Amino acid sequence: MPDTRTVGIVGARGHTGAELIRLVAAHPGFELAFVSSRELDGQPVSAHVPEYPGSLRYANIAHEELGDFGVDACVLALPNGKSDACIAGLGARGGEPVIVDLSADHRFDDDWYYGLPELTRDRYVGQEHIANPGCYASAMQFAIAPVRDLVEGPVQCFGVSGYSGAGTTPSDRNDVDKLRDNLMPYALVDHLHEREVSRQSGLAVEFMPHVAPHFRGLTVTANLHLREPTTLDAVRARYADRYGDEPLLRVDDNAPWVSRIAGRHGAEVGGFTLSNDGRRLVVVATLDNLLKGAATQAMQNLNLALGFPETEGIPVE
Ligand SMILES: NC(=O)C1=CN([C@@H]2O[C@H](COP(=O)(O)OP(=O)(O)OC[C@H]3O[C@@H](n4cnc5c(N)ncnc54)[C@H](OP(=O)(O)O)[C@@H]3O)[C@@H](O)[C@H]2O)C=CC1
Ligand SMILES: CC(=O)N[C@@H](CCC(=O)OP(=O)(O)O)C(=O)O
Repeated sequence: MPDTRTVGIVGARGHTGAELIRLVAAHPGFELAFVSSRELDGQPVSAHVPEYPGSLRYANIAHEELGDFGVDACVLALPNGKSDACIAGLGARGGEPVIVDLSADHRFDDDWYYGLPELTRDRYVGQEHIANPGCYASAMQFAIAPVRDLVEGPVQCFGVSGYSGAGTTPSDRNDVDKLRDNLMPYALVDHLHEREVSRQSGLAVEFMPHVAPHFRGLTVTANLHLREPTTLDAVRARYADRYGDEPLLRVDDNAPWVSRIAGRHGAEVGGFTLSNDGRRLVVVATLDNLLKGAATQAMQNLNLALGFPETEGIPVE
């Protein structure tokens, strides 16, 4: 096991930031070095994240001062468009920390490793800059990957997320009054995760997201047209082969339910349904957007980059 490594979190007030604090604090080989937030500057972390046992306080740290901490790794949990100033700051004193960016800023950047561990870990060759995938994008890729080579034509994905997916900046998509008894469609073409999955899978993906009144957890139903007829047994065998040894992925014949995934670290894939002609397959994938869709995935990526076993510090059920 490597020595203790120091980790900082930028954007620690947010939904994903809070999950990261819990995970980093509980990791046997990580020490939380700083947690930045403008709004919570000076407040004890334990007042907002009761599971955190230490005395660290949030700090409003200017991006250009991030390098002063000399951390081994830093997770950026900021809105899109903010990462470059942080990256410059982290490198300002000559340090080269591992950077895991939760935003979409570098998911299309070939100089960054795209860290969806179950599907891309064989491409990890020591990169220090890691783009964490989008939450829906992770679920869509888990649904598609085992049959990717059988798919013909565009893939349609219907997605429903809890409103924590929309972050803490007020909008219709996290307004509990507007969401009550409601299902809110948005970004029905050209969602960023549509482009992300299309790029990663090499398939045309048509994604239709919705936000629902629950807080956390998302579900994606993928409609896959196949080149040739197949059977349910063949489909089941592919998913079992691909994910059977993955501690954070569970395959089940029954369609997974979003209500059962909230607060859990893995993803579930199942509900395999085939048309009578054997050429249209429907697959459902669920995950907690704040965990496997963000913070848990970031922990897997940190473990990989810092030399720990990939699921170290992650409660695997
Ligand atoms: N929520 C989710 O399900 C998922 C989110 N992501 C991505 O992770 C990132 C964080 O998401 P989430 O935690 O939901 O977001 P939140 O809105 O909950 O939190 C955003 C954080 O960024 C800080 N922040 C906001 N604006 C700025 C700014 N202009 N400059 C510096 N800091 C700022 C806020 O703290 P303060 O204002 O106190 O400084 C806060 O800590 C985003 O890029 C998001 O797209 C990825 C996967 C899933
Ligand atoms: C419900 C909701 O609004 N969800 C967000 C997904 C959050 C996320 O993963 O977005 P990034 O790609 O920016 O990291 C959305 O659709 O934009």
